[in-house]
Amino acid sequence: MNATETVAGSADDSGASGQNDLEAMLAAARPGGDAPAEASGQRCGLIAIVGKPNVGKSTLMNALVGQKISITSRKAQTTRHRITGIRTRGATQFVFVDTPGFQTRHSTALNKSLNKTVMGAIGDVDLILFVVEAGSFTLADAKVLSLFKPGIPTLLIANKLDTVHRRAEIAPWLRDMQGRHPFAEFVPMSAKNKGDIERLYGICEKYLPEQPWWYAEDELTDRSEKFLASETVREKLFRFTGDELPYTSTVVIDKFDEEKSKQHKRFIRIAATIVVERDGHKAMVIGEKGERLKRISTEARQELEKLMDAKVFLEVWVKVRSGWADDEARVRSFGYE
Ligand SMILES: Nc1nc2c(ncn2[C@@H]2O[C@H](COP(=O)(O)OP(=O)(O)OP(=O)(O)O)[C@@H](O)[C@H]2O)c(=O)[nH]1
Repeated sequence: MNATETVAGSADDSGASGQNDLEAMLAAARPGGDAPAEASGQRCGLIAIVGKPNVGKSTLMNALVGQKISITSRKAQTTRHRITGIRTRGATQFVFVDTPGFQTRHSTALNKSLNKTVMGAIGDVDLILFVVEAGSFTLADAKVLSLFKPGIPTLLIANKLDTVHRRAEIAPWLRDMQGRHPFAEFVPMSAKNKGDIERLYGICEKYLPEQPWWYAEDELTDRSEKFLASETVREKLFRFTGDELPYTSTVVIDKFDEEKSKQHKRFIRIAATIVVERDGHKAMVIGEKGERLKRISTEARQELEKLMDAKVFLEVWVKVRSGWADDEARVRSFGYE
C-alpha cells in the first residue's frame, strides 16, 4: 500500500462554485466514434469523482477542469457516460464523468434512480476519486464506498485538509482508512489549493491507460447545449432560493430551437419549466411580484448568451408536481433513468 502523504498549505480562493448535478444522469453511449488518429505515448481515461454530499466534489471537479465548463463541441453525444469535463495536459487526457450527489438519507424513487446512476457511472471507469472530509468517515461515506466494485483503482481523497487544525490526528485516521478498502493511494489535500490540484494530476495520470485521446485537445465538455440550459437555470434557481427549496425541484427544457436571424449570428429560443413539489415552493420561486423568477431568468439568459455565443430568448415557467419525486414513472419521464 502506497500512502501519499501530501500536506496542503492554506486554502486560497480559487475554488469555483459548487454545482449540484441532479440533471446529470441521462445515459448515452461509450466514447469512440471520431477519435483522433493513433498517437504514440498518449494516455486517456475515465475518472469518476464520488462521495457523499458536501464533501467538495464539485469544487474538486471545477478545479481539475480548470475553468467553468463551457460548450466547445456540438457533436452528438458519443459517450455512455455523462462527461463533466475534459482536461488535456501534456500527453494525457483526463475525462471526468459525472456522478450525482449520493443520497443516503431518503429513499424515494428519485434517490433510487440517483444511486443506480452512481453505480452505472463508476462500473467501468479507469480511476475513482473517493472524496471524504479529512479526518472523518461516517455511515454515509461507508455506504458510498460499499458500492465500489473491486478492481477499479481508487484514490482516497481526504479533502478539506485546510480545516484540520491538528495534523497529527490525520496519520492514525489514514491507518484506519487503510483497513476499510484496498485504496491505491491516499491523498490528503484541499480542493481549494492549486498546488494540491497540480499534484493530483500527477497521481491520477499513471492510472490512465496508454491510448489515443478521445477528444480534441481544447475540448472541455461534450454536454449538449440543451443540457447546459437546464443546468444554468437550475444553478440560478438554487442560488436565488438558497437552502429554502428542496433538492427535488428540477428544471425541464420544453423547447430549445435555434432560429434564423438577420441581426444575430445565432438566435436560440428556450422554454424551461421549473418543477416544484408544493404551491409554497412555487410562491418562493416566483417571489414578491415575480421579482425572484425574473432574476433567475435574466441571469440564466445572460450566462447562456455568453456560453453559447448567441442571442437567447428564455422563458421560464414554474409548475407544481406534487410528490413527483416518489413517482417512478414520472422520474423516468423527466429523463432520470
Ligand atoms: N475549507 C475547504 N472547503 C472546501 C474544500 N472543498 C470544498 N469546500 C467547500 O465545501 C462545500 C461543499 O463543496 P461542494 O463542492 O459543493 O461539495 P459536493 O460534494 O459537490 O456537494 P454535493 O453537490 O452536495 O454532492 C462548499 O462550501 C465548498 O466551498 C476544501 O478543500 N477546503
